[in-house]
Amino acid sequence: MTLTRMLATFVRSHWRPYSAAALMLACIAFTTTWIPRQVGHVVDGMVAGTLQGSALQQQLGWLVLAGVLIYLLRVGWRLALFAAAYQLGQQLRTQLYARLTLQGPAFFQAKRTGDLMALATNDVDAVEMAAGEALLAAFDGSLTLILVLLMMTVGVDWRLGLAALLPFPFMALAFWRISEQVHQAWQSSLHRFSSLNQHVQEGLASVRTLRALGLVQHNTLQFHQLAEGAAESSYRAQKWEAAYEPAVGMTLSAATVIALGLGGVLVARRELSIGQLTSFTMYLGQLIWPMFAAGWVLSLLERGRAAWDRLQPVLSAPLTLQDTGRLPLPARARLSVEQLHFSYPEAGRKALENISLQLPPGSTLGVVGPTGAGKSTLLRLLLRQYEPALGRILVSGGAVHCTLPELTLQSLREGMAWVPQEPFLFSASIAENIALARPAASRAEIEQVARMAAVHDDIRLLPKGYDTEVGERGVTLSGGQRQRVAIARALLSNAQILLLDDALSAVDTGTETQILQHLRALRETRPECSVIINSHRLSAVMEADHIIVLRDGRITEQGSHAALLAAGAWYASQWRYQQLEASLDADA
Ligand SMILES: Nc1ncnc2c1ncn2[C@@H]1O[C@H](COP(=O)(O)OP(=O)(O)OP(=O)(O)O)[C@@H](O)[C@H]1O
Repeated sequence: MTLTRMLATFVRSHWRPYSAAALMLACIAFTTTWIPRQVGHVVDGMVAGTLQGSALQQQLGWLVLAGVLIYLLRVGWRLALFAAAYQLGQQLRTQLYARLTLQGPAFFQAKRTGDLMALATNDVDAVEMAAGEALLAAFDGSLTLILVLLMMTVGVDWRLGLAALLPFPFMALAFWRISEQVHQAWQSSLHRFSSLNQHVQEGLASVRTLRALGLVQHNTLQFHQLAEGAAESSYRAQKWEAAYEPAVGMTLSAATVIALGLGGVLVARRELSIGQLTSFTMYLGQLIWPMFAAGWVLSLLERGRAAWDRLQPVLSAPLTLQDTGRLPLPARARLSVEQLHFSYPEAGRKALENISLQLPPGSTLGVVGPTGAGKSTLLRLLLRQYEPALGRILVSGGAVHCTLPELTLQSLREGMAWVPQEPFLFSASIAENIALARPAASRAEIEQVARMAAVHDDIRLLPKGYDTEVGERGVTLSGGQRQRVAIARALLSNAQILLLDDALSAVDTGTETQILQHLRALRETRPECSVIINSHRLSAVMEADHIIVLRDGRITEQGSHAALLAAGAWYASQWRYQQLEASLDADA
């Protein structure tokens, strides 16, 4: 969709402020053209001596009144258009944010966070300015006034009008040329501001790493270079705009010189009155404001167009995850994975190959394997963060027997609680962070799940206990504490499938044992609850009903702990190695 079409749609749905603005504009145009004509009559009347005393005062009074009216109309006109423009900006920002939240990880893989942040701020702001002030206010307004005023000059005397129009084609050419350059400059400026945003976002997130690597100065220098580039592009746009204003001045000066020269001849020949010549030059003079405005608009409009060109592909990008399913996740659901194959977009090799497995309700599945084997990828597919290229995931329970995409995303998200290796904590209290899974939960319920996740004692030692603020501004928790808070959050949810994605990697083996005991106890109170545990540490999965070993995206071994030890393959050797390591740690 082009910027113009998008604006037309917006104007149609917000016709009230635009109608008010159009009405005010018509009044401004009428009054603006009436004044010079009236001044001409007054001058002719005074020269001829026919307009004196109270009649003259009355005429001058009307002129003052018209001036005040124009002032008030201009204020009202701008306010009406600004109000509509802000609405458009707000609408676009919300639309963009809502669209982004519907996209899956495959979309974000191709987009940088800083770039998306720039789109939601800088670029939407540029479209808002173009739409509100530029396109509809100043552009329509100034173009209308320019046309009306030019017609009025021709109306006073056609010979004079046509002669004064001579310099205008040069002006139009300059306008055209400048608009192209301004567009390119804004395009580059918006792009460079995005890179700047990305740099700030990454730099602030990694400031400790940068310090540790001694790269802070280098990073600041890179920022300076990016900032310089962005400023240079904006300055280039301003330079071209600066070239426009003198062009307006020169055009109008040339038109006035022609008008006065030819007008003088016509007055001398008595073919034109002094009043008419006064009206004519006033019309020319009045052109200066709308013509300057057209220049400012040009820049805002080109900036808006450049921003829209960047926003449009993101707004219209197809959703990488379709929520077309209609079925709810059945109670006591069984998951069956059948011959699943998957490769990440743009990745050369397969991340998963020919995976088949079962997760009966109430069971625990352990997934182990070397780093990069595909353990997290398997969970991502179960969560429908990505769609498999081949194979399917079936869900059955009660009367429901369907594939994963046939479930509503809402019921899938509610039915599965995922704890990643590096969970995200929001800027809120610990209690609020845990309660995100079930906002109506009582403090006693929050504390109960915190105990199950073996984090209750840690929380109690914090300055304000459960009310301690964490996240960006608050207390920094250790990696293991964050993982346990996230496990507590998952346990509080009513999810029937828990997915622990290396979620115990940062806790010591003693705490791990405690949490696993609590998870086993949970199965007594919630027998339908199934758990998948991804782990490098085999001690985390040894009690699982079934264990699969993934290597290079394939299942190479599977069975119970005892069966896998007896098989004497990768699992058995890994177990011996980890046991030896644990005993050495204990000795130390
Ligand atoms: N978003 C992604 N885009 C492209 N490739 C990816 C992506 N995520 C993972 N991979 C690749 O897919 C393969 C499997 O990764 P995955 O994260 O599932 O392994 P893992 O067994 O969980 O590893 P680890 O134990 O180190 O967490 C790896 O080769 C990895 O590089």
